Amino acid sequence: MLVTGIEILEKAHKEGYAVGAFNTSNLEITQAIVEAAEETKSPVIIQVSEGGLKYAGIETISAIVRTMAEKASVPIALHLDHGTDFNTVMKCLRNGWTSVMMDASKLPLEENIKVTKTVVQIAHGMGVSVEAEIGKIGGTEDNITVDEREAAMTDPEEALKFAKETGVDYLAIAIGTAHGPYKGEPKLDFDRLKKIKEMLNIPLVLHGASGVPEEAIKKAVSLGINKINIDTDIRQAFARRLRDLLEKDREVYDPRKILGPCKDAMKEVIKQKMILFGAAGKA
Ligand SMILES: O=C(COP(=O)(O)O)N(O)CCCCO
Ligand code: NA
Ligand SMILES: [Zn+2]
Repeated sequence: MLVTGIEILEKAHKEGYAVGAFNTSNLEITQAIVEAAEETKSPVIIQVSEGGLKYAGIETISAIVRTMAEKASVPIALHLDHGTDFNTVMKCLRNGWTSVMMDASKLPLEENIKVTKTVVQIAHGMGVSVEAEIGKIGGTEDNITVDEREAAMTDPEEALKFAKETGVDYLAIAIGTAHGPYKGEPKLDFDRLKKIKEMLNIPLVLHGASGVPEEAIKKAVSLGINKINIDTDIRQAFARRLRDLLEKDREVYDPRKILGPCKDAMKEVIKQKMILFGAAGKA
């Protein structure tokens, strides 16, 4: 069934597990996520980035996700990932999103607070929950130095002020992860996470979780992470299976015979994440 993000994350926060938030931009990725959730009986957040909206079309990807979510036997939220443009957030609200991220993390704190507070008021008026970001979760391609990454990490005092003044439902924090594949191993600042959770006591979000070792994921969940964003690992599972399939079969030409197995490969990766995060069986 289609539900709001906070309905899924409030329970995860109370019971101490995390829910996967997986990016989609087409039919097959959406199928992989929904089938993985059904087979592991996990609640799940299906999210679309601004790039995904452009690729699929906002009405089209909304129709695909909402139709499959409404038919599913597990709770599913439709979430806007990294909504940096206010009008895009508004368009998603109009197109049936049940959770939105207003990502104004690149703005100075006061401006981030101002725009996030406005989005919270509008979204809550429509029964939709809101994620925001404090601190900077860059991409691994950003060639920033280690102490610059340190400086970009979320300050607990700022996070508390931000959560209180905006009324945001869940908060993405920067504790050492980055979008995209890692070159080395990411070092997560668990003390910082623990402090933020104790001070804010709301669901927290980990971005850039592809490529983070399983032990680090488990520790982050034990310390209060409740939404975990995964995109790169799914993309890589798709590409691996596609290359392997086409190398082995030079004759195949039916998209269903090519995309179907790729969907299954993505589904297996997603199922493992749901089990690792502790969401399996929680639906
Ligand atoms: O935090 C994440 C997931 O990051 P990743 O899967 O790259 O570790 N996302 O918000 C997904 C979109 C970012 C580009 O992949
Ligand atoms: Na990553
Ligand atoms: Zn992200």
